[in-house]
Amino acid sequence: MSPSVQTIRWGIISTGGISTAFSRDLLVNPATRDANDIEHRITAIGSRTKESAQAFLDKLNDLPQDEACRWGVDHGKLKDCKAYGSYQEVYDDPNVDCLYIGTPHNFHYENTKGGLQGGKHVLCEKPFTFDLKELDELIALAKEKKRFLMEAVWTRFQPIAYEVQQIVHSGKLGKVKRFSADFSTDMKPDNFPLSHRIIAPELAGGGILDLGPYPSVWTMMVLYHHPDNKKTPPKLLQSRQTLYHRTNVDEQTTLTLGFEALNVEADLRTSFTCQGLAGNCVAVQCEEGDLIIDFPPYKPTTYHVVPHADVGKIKEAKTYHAKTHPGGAMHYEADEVARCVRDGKLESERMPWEESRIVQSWFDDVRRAGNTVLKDRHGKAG
Ligand SMILES: NC(=O)C1=CN([C@@H]2O[C@H](COP(=O)(O)OP(=O)(O)OC[C@H]3O[C@@H](n4cnc5c(N)ncnc54)[C@H](OP(=O)(O)O)[C@@H]3O)[C@@H](O)[C@H]2O)C=CC1
Ligand SMILES: O=C1OC[C@@H](O)[C@H](O)[C@H]1O
Repeated sequence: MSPSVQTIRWGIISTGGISTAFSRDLLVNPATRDANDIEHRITAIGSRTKESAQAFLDKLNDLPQDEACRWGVDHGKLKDCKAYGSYQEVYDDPNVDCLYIGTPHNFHYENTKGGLQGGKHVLCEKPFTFDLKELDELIALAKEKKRFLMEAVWTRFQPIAYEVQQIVHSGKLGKVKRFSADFSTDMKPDNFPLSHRIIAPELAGGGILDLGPYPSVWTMMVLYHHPDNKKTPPKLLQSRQTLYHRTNVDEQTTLTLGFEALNVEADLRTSFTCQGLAGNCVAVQCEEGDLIIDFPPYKPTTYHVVPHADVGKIKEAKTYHAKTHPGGAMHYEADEVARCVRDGKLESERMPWEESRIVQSWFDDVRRAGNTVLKDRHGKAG
């Protein structure tokens, strides 16, 4: 290993679905995506029970030979990994540099706080926190402890995100006129137990917090970062939520944001009972043509540039398949963390705190304007 390679020793907090996906991606050979300056190791797994942590670790050690993530097992990236029956032991482990937090939404604040207080850098799953007050407290703590902190909005780091931004921001489709982004997926929640994190109010369930980060990330990348917008936060013009009949969290949410500098309105939608359109989860409608992204918004691979008839220089519709690399695409955000830590940064320029704050404030405002069971709930900050 060359001395210029940055090694990050990860502690994984919780053993659920996304912790599994993220851990597998840490074990993919970074060279397969030309990330030759990065090494990821997993040195600790924390769970509410030791059995679950050990089972998680055993499963990683047993990854099938034909999967890209097997590389890490065979190359010692899991060597000496500890399985702990608590999260605190991971916060305290001196062999951990950075935590990955994959717990339900309501725990993000306390897990991130615990990690920062233990001197760890933290990558926390979306939505960063339950409300802005929690987030602001965590940002202050990261500054005080001089530790890196980032919301794990993995879509931002995928090659397609840079490609789409480049096309729209280059102006080759003309001015943006209208924008919509949707993450709707029929989860058939009536089959869930009431304790399921998507529908349980006590776990800060509901569509806006779970699915909302994805229409939001495309809005931020395409419109907020548009050169003509000059990073002006949009105004929330309206929002509406409908209730999921069993638990009164939001089943469907729609919101409209006004980007005054662009003279563009953005419509954002989420639903966990209605399937989103396969061929259209993000539509950027411009003067001379549209850029349409296929479902799913969290990891799309295909987009289309469709010119309007007889205007502009682009004459033919074209479909693009974005570059992909072996693994599940969560490794891009992990590489960002490693590079930021190497460079002594506390926040990422690609996923800065201020942008998490802007999106979190939409979620707060939408919740307060709605009528879900979480309407008047506050987070745990203060
Ligand atoms: N980036 C992405 O694409 C995705 C992100 N997510 C995000 O990841 C987070 C977790 O989602 P997901 O992995 O699907 O959730 P899971 O329910 O699969 O896992 C959550 C884990 O959190 C731990 N946990 C701690 N306290 C509780 C509790 N009271 N009830 C349930 N679990 C608890 C458990 O681990 P243990 O028992 O080991 O302590 C559990 O396995 C959420 O923030 C979600 O928004 C989810 C899916 C995709
Ligand atoms: O982040 C996510 O992306 C995929 C969804 O199915 C999941 O509920 C959500 O948490």
